[in-house]
This record gives sequence, C-alpha cells and structure tokens, in this order.
Amino acid sequence: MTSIVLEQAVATADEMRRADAAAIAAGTPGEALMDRAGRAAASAIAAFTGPDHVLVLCGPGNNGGDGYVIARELAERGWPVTVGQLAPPSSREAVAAAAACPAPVEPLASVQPAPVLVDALFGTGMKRKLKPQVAGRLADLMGAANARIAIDLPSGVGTDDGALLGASLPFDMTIALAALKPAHLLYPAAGLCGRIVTADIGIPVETRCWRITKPRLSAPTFADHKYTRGFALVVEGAMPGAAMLAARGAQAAGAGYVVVAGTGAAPGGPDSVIQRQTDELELEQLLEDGRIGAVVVGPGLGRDREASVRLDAALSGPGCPLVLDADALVLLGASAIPVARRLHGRAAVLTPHEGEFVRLFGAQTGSRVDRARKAAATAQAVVVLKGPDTIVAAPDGRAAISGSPSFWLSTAGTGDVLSGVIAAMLARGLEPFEAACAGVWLHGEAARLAGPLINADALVPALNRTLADTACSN
Ligand SMILES: NC(=O)C1=CN([C@@H]2O[C@H](COP(=O)(O)OP(=O)(O)OC[C@H]3O[C@@H](n4cnc5c(N)ncnc54)[C@H](O)[C@@H]3O)[C@@H](O)[C@H]2O)[C@@H](O)CC1
Ligand SMILES: [K+]
Repeated sequence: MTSIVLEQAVATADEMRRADAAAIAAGTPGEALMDRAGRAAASAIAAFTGPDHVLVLCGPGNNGGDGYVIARELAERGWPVTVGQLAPPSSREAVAAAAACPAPVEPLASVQPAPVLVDALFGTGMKRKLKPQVAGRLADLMGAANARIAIDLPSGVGTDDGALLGASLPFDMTIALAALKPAHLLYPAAGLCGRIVTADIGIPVETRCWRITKPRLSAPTFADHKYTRGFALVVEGAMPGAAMLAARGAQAAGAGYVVVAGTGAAPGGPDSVIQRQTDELELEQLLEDGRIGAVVVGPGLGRDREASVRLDAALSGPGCPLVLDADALVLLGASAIPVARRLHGRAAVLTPHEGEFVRLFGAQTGSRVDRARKAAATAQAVVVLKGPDTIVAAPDGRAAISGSPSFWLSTAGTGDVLSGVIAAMLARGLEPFEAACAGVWLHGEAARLAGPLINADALVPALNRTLADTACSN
C-alpha cells in the first residue's frame, strides 16, 4: 500500500472559530454546540473519576460556558458540585448555560478545594498571560485535588504555539473539544495536558494539520523482491558510523536493498548492508542507477571540500527523492544559492533539528508549525523540524505533529537513524510528506518500545519490531 491516513485533525483557534461559525450558520445554535461540548466532557469526566465532589472553575467566555453545562450534567447525576467563578459569564451562550446550572456558585478567590478539579477558565480565547493571582489560585486548587481535568485546554497556554501564559501544573486529563489544538502536542504546553481525549461535538473542522498516528504499511507479498521493497543509497562522508546508522535505519524500516557509497574508510556494519567504495566519479556513476528509490546525504558527511563535492553529486544525480540531514543542511545553509534552486524541483525531505533549522532558514517568528510550513514553502521540500514535538510540513501547506514522544531519543545518532527510516519509506513508494510522517511515527514508536535508550544502536532492533507489528496489524 502506498498511502497513509492522517485522521486526527489539529485546529488552530481561528480554525475552531470558523468551524463553530459555519455550524451556527448552517443552523445549529451556539447553545446547542455548548450543550454538546459540556455533555460530552461530563461523560468523559464520569468515566475518568467516578462520583466524587467536583469543583468546576468557570471563566467569562464560552470555555466557562462549557463549565456550567458540565456542572449541571454532573449535578443531575447526583454528584456534589460547586462552581468557582472567576467573572460572570459574558457571551449569550455562557449566560444561558449559567442560568440553567443548579450548582452553587462561589467566587474563585474564596471557593474551597474539592477532590475533582475541572478547569473551564479559558480555552481557545486565551489572549494574554493569566494574572498572577488567578494563576496562583488555580495552582493552589489543583494542588489540593486528586484528579485535575482541563476543558479543551489547560488554562494559561497559547492555543496555537503551546507557550505557557501562566499555567504551571500538569493536568491528569485534557478533554479537547471537536478537535485537537496545536497546544495539545507542542511543548511546553503538551507537557501539562496529561491524557488527552477528544470529544466529538458533531461539527466538521477544516484544517491542514494532523497528529501523526500509526501509518498503514503493507507487509511484503509474493510479488515483492528486494527492489520493489525499496533501494536506499546512503552517501558516506568523513564519519562513516553516522552513514551506517542511517543505512541500518533504512534496513530495519524495511528497505529491500541498502547500499552505502563509501569513501574508502574501513568497512564496518552488517554484511547485509552493501558497501561500495566510491571516488567522485564512481559516486556519480552509482547515483545513475535508476532502481534507487531514495538517497540519504548528510549524516557524517563532513563540511569540507570533499563533502561539498559528494553533496553536489547527490543533488545533481537522477530524480529519485533525497533525504538531506545534518552536514548536508549545514552546507546548504552556508551556500549563497537558495535551497529550492539547488533542488531543481527534485522531491526532498529536509530533517533539521532546531539549530540546523535556524542556520538554514533564519530565526522566523510564529509557532513551530508556522515556521516549518514557511520553511517548506521556501525550500519547496518537505521539512521535518525535529524536537520533542517533531513537525512535518509540506510546500503545499500540509503539516503534521508527532504525539507522545520519547525523550530518550535525545541522544547522538538517533537523527541519522531517522533519515534512513524516511529513506526506506520513500523507497517503498510513499510521497515525501507521507514518507516523513510514517518515518517519524516508526522512529518514535521504536523509541517507546526500546524504553530507556542508551544509544542509537539500540533503536535499530526496536525499529524492526515496530515495523513488523505495524505491517502485520494493518
Ligand atoms: N460555539 C462556540 O464558540 C463553542 C465554543 N466552545 C468553547 O469555547 C471556548 C472558546 O470560547 P471563547 O472564545 O469565549 O474564549 P475563552 O472562553 O477561552 O475566553 C475568552 C474570554 O476570556 C477573556 N480573556 C482571554 N485571556 C484572558 C486572560 N489572560 N485573563 C482574563 N481574561 C482573559 C477574553 O477577553 C474573553 O472574555 C473553547 O475553548 C471551548 O471551550 C465550545 O463550547 C463549543 C462551542
Ligand atoms: K480550560
């Protein structure tokens, strides 16, 4: 199978407002949407905690309105419920929800803590930092609770960029309404969300951003052979170990034939990775093999003249997709010629970490998603901005964010492995954006499977098991 499916939409505050407005214009009143949101959230809370005394903190906007519906729903189930009010409701829907809520209402400043704390102070309308007394009161009440649940978002985070705007303590669960928001996946906000559940409120949400989830990858069939499984070529440079990690990554991710174009250094690595020693001319000849499905260049390439020559050879070879990582990105950044021109319309996946990204594209403003999107449009290539929240962005505006990362991945060489995994996905025929998403997922899942990672080598066998599970279960 040569496509993957991204199903979990990630919507910005503006996209959510447009979705709400479209649903209202199509005939569903705002009160009905709030009612659906509050009921769905109340069911999720009931499933999470069981009956107990609940304190619902309500802000002035529609997030607070959801809070009043939740308080009403749980009170109707017979749970003891108190509302802690920051300010009176201000929107028409929230006023109506508050009027229908039978629970006692007390000021936030003086309300008593309860074992279950529901935060409906602010959601996607959060515009500025929480006042210190509000942030402090929220932290105190959270500290005194046994279960802490955020409605839509933890209050005090930036919806679109995941920045902290006064929030400090983690929740046990966050109930995302209608769709995920970037803050559920972008750090540091993502670290405060706890378990994330998405409550369906029956409205379509238009977005060009998704969470990266398990790809659908087929297992080999009787018709496959090593070249249909994918031929990945890794261009070696000054540090052969890094190229070998990329090659082993490609192999563990299912490539049928993996070749390292070596520089003459002593060969190491498994016998099943074919090592060909190549000078400049031989590399050019090797790159002309039309069966190659993807070329990796950058891991351990070096930054000297020879490295530039080998990069130029890879860039000027025939048209198979490229994965450009590490030193290749540094060399591209140091060149006066824009990346898009060096690629000549060639399909490519660029995999910078934050430092490489800034060198290549400059310090841009906006969220990591915005920055990756702009970079992809500039480079006319897929950009994988690596980090705890890895972003994949395509020149056509599609973007995807990884979820549930393993922080054990922050060790030398794991990026080299990722470049090989993405090459394997390209070589099996996925288009670059999908190949990058599938590669990022396999790599992250393998890290979770491996547990505490001592080094990048330990990732390779875990990758192999992850691929086997993925390909066999689809
Ligand atoms: N029809 C809709 O619009 C729906 C909205 N929903 C809920 O509505 C939320 C968005 O509602 P709103 O747009 O009203 O926004 P919020 O309820 O998140 O907050 C907006 C209010 O807070 C104020 N505010 C923002 N930052 C503040 C700060 N730091 N300190 C003090 N006040 C601050 C704003 O001036 C405004 O009055 C979503 O997160 C979701 O919970 C759901 O009920 C589903 C339907
Ligand atoms: K909230």
